[in-house]
Amino acid sequence: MYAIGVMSGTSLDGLDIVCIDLHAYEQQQSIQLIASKTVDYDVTFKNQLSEQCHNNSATLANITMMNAYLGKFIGEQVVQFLHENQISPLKVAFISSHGQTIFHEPLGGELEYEIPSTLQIGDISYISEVTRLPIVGDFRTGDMAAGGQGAPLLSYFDANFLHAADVGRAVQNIGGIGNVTYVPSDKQQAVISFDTGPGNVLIDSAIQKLTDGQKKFDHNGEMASEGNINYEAIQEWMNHSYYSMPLPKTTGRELYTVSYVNDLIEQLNGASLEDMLATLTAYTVETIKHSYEKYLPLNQIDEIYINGGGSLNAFMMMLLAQAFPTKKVLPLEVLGVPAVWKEAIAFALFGYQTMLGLPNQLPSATGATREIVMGKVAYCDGNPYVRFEQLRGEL
Ligand SMILES: Nc1ncnc2c1ncn2[C@@H]1O[C@H](COP(=O)(O)OP(=O)(O)OP(=O)(O)O)[C@@H](O)[C@H]1O
Ligand SMILES: CC(=O)N[C@H]1[C@@H]2OC[C@@H](O2)[C@@H](O)[C@@H]1O[C@H](C)C(=O)O
Repeated sequence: MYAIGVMSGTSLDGLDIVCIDLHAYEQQQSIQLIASKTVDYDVTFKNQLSEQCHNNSATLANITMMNAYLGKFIGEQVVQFLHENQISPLKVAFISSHGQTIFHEPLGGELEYEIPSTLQIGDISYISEVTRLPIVGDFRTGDMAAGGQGAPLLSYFDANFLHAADVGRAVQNIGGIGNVTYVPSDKQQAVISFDTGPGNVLIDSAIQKLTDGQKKFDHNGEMASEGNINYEAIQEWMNHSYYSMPLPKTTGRELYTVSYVNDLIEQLNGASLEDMLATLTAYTVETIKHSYEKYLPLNQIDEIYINGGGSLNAFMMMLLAQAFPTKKVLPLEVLGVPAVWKEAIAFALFGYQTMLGLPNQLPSATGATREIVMGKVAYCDGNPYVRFEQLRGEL
């Protein structure tokens, strides 16, 4: 019996698809990755998705159509993935899909209807219609409805799979946005998790703008490593209100917009592309350092594990090691967790909990008032729970 996990993150680079063995998970609580794949978005598709993430370019019609289209696209990609890996759909218990976050407002506004809300598109009925399989999706809204910020959800995965009895660990994701989970060695202590600020979003936006789209990201941090860092500018940028907000807190592209990046670039007027990238990379690392010093018991953290695309940026990894000279700063891979697939695997497991009716979020991390079962289920061809139990019975 297999589960498929599908993730499309804030960097909008593509769709991660994994297949995990639920048999191994049920029997030994171990995660066995059967197959994995990233489907890169082409430029047009990425731009269409990106347009829906910004107030000045999104339209009601396009959000609605992209919601349906992304669902259909995800379905088609999963069908192809199963075919390529010779995985029979009959053995797939469900597909669990995060969708694409296009708007995330964890605090709400002043008017009565402006309550905390979040929207992930990629409609699960379309995925079900294409794959003819049960789909679990729409996780974040459940946590938000229960008073949480709908993120960071990976804190639940980190707390359960990355705990160590003898050392305190911080798990730092550097995707589009950055987030951390502090996993104390003492299980009685609360897990703390929040978004630290930008991940690769500033670097990506800057390099795309300054190279007219020729480069999508700073491969291995090579360009930044040749530049000089403007520490004065970074100190000024650290006055941004997000860095002093109380926990719980989460953020997104709503804060780190293209116009915010343009403004930073303008402030570095006259600097070379290398200098700009070096400064934006160092700024990103500074937000992480500041976050740990302000919100985490730093003296109880022995090891810092980095995952997400940022772990492949050698320059950023070097700056992180310098920022925490007394800690071990390592890519998550060393713990045997395939860092690139972590999010898709986690959503596959969240879907499993949903199917069983078990809680799958961590209130201490998201700020929810209670443990809840996140996720909604769509299945166009019958009763998803009966099908699930039948497959489990065949184990
Ligand atoms: N070899 C590399 N060198 C430098 N940076 C890289 C490399 N590979 C990926 N990246 C960066 O990582 C980003 C993608 O990271 P990732 O896939 O973890 O983000 P995501 O899952 O979309 O975001 P989030 O976790 O915020 O939802 C790319 O946009 C790029 O900036
Ligand atoms: C609203 C939303 O999609 N948030 C993402 C984003 O990307 C990183 C960071 O901001 C994190 O809070 C979250 O994703 C990860 C998977 C999480 O919920 O743990």
